[in-house]
Amino acid sequence: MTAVHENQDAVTIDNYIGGDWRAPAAGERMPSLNPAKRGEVVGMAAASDLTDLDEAVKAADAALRAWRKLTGAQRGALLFKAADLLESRMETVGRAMTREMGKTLGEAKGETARGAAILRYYAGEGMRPIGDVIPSTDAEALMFTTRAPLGVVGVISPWNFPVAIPVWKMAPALIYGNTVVWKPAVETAATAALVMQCFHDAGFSAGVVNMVLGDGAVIGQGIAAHPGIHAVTFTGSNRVGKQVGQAALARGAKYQLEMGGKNPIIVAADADLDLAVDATISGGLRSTGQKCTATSRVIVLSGVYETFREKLLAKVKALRVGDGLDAETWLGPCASAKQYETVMRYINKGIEEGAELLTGGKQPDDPALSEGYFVAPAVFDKVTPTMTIAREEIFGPVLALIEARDMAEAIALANDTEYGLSASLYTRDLGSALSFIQETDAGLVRVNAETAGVELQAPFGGMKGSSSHSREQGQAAIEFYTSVKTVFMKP
Ligand SMILES: NC(=O)C1=CN([C@@H]2O[C@H](COP(=O)(O)OP(=O)(O)OC[C@H]3O[C@@H](n4cnc5c(N)ncnc54)[C@H](O)[C@@H]3O)[C@@H](O)[C@H]2O)C=CC1
Ligand SMILES: O=C(O)CCC(=O)C(=O)O
Repeated sequence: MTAVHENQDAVTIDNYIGGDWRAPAAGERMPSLNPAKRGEVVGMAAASDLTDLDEAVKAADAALRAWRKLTGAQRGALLFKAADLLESRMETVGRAMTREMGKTLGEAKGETARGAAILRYYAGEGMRPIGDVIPSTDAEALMFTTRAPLGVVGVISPWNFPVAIPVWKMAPALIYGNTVVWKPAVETAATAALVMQCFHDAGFSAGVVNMVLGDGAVIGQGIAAHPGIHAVTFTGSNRVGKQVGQAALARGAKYQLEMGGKNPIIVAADADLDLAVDATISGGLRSTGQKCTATSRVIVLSGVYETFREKLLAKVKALRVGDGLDAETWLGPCASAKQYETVMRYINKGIEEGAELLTGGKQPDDPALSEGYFVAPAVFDKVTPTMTIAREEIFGPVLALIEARDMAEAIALANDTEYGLSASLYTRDLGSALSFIQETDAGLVRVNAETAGVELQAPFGGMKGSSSHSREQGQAAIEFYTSVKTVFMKP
């Protein structure tokens, strides 16, 4: 059994295969580090190889028959138990998450509670209809649809929502009768082990859920290419997502990709500017901007541009940056050295290309923060649509202000991106709201609400380069995790 105790030295985080915690076959380990305290090792995670992955796939395959034969209610009962356990361990899970990837403890605990709610939602799915009766042209026949599980589902998840994302993939996979091999991001391996422990303690049979830790290029790619894995669900970067999709397609496996965003908020001339400022800050800077739904481009109509900019600046400058475990902190560090370097590279690129950095964009002055990957939240002015910071996903605390002459230009600017995940508009005008809803190329369209924050019972996914055009969460999940069977029966 793996435990994560924050007062101990780095914990050892093993794989979970066939109902047991197992050290990786080759004995290799990789560290999960605290981004708020450079050098603090939270855990030493299994650096697995393909032998470990094969074991997990075998275990998942062996468990499949008995698992799919259970009723939805029986599978649901186990998900309800896992939900209760996760909820009761919210403090421990939240603290591990904050220590591993930096988001504030409040956000981390909130995400853990969301994980429990997602488990309960899908537990209930076990009792809901899975098919339709369709009138046949043959008077003697009964024609209906039912659904079959896909088999073994590979789950590849990132570090930015280390509980919610894997749970919203594993819970529907399980309730519809699939078994799971999960590869979490190593950056949040200790958090992942705590989630896995909830499944173990809930009493899932050996092999129904498995976790294999390791390098993405080895275990992630191994899942995408493994002939024993029938479907792969991925959240992460566009570069890796495309590789995963291609590997799955090449062997005829089903796949689902949820990738980046370059999400705009439009602030109309008639908007409530205070609410729009709050939404820009919350959507753009919570979790240090490390959400695929984070607000990145702030498109403001000319009439209110200066007023909005000054209100935004005043509030951004007042945000408190610090260790997410500190109750006073509003904004934690970037999740890793790699994220920090990426964010700083984009900030420098913005300056080089002629945008004006109004605030932030560097390590905060507080010497107490010199040991972490902290970046004071950055606001750029005079950003043009062709600049790199207006085009590429940054995944950090960086807001780019872009001025638009009118709503038509604002919507055109909002759509001028290869991504299409989330888009928001602040306005009091019904006509502007309706045009925006109709003309915006985004999977999530938000009026007088921030770009981030999705509800577990609603479909989630993007248009254009943001996804594989499928949707996760809510009732939409059944489309990925099952295959439809059309049944025609005659006496
Ligand atoms: N859509 C989202 O929510 C996320 C987007 N990103 C974006 O990606 C950028 C890079 O972040 P990373 O953590 O490096 O993302 P990533 O795409 O490398 O990692 C996501 C998951 O894929 C795995 N992975 C890595 N290489 C793989 C491969 N060759 N085959 C299969 N799986 C592989 C990772 O181990 C992790 O579990 C971020 O700056 C951000 O722009 C990152 C995390 C989440
Ligand atoms: O905005 C949210 O709550 C979800 C964001 C998300 O799915 C992501 O960043 O990958």
